[in-house]
Amino acid sequence: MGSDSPDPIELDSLTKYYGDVRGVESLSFTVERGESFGFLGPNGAGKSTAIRVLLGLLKPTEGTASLMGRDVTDRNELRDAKRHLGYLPSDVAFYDRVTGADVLDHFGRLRGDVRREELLERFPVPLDRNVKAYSSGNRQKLAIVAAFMHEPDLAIMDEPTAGLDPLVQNEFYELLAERRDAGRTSFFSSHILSEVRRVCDRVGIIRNGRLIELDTVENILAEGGTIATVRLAEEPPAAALEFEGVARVDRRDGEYRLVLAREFDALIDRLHEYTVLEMEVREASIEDVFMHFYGGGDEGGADFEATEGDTEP
Ligand SMILES: Nc1ncnc2c1ncn2[C@@H]1O[C@H](COP(=O)(O)OP(=O)(O)OP(=O)(O)O)[C@@H](O)[C@H]1O
Repeated sequence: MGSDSPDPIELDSLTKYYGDVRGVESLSFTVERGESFGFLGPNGAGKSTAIRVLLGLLKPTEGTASLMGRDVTDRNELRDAKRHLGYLPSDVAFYDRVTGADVLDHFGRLRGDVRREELLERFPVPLDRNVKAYSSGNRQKLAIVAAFMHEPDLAIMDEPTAGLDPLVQNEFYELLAERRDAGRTSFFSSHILSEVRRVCDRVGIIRNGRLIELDTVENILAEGGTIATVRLAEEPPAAALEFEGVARVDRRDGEYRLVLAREFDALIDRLHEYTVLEMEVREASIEDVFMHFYGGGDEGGADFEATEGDTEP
């Protein structure tokens, strides 16, 4: 693509208030072409608000939002942008009195459907049945086919895998991987850390309506350091284990949990003073690292959904 092609998503000082209630505040970031971008944050952080502004469903209080260079507050520009957009909402709702085939015909007429048959094979649904009779998983699969069958340059997804069974989830990750290989852009909100690690190149973390981190998953994990858990015969005060290279010490149930910079020689030296009963050293997991951004907010604690994969080093 030429360097003059506009960024798929650009938010500039975007602010949205619902009356006195803050949705998002001074949100600025750009999603680049070909990126898989994860939009993370605790409940109520403002993710859906930002997504709804991007889709033209809410008007910004201040600032601007654009999709592929088109201003989303301009009706004509928004219509133009939407031809290249696939949207997957978190709560999929269709008009009740139509069949799955009707839904796909409708979107196919609007935007095209080059991948319809192939996607239906991968995400099969009872096409002839009324969508009212669909299970929530089938509704979600139909929404996936509808969102991706025109091979959109940009996909915006609000917690796309919530409610999908593991096999369908895997197929969906495959689809996202294909998009990435083809240089297409994906933007999605998520609470599932294994998914973020597997799928995202870069993440933006928002808390209380503001962006608090924007980096590659790789960099964020690299800065997470090493976690050492030690059980000692003695019980020194936690402060005794605070030395250079230790970012943090927590003491719980007779164990000390230390967040260290990569090197842990200093820890080994220090532990010579004690009797070590047990010790485990591992790379920080994505959960260890991301919880740091979530903790201590005035809107409650962590709400990430942990899966088995998240706890691996
Ligand atoms: N229609 C509305 N009217 C008033 N306040 C709203 C409305 N929609 C959202 N809010 C408020 O805006 C803030 C951001 O909410 P938003 O739904 O964007 O968060 P979120 O990050 O998507 O949360 P979740 O992870 O729970 O979906 C919250 O304080 C919420 O209560």
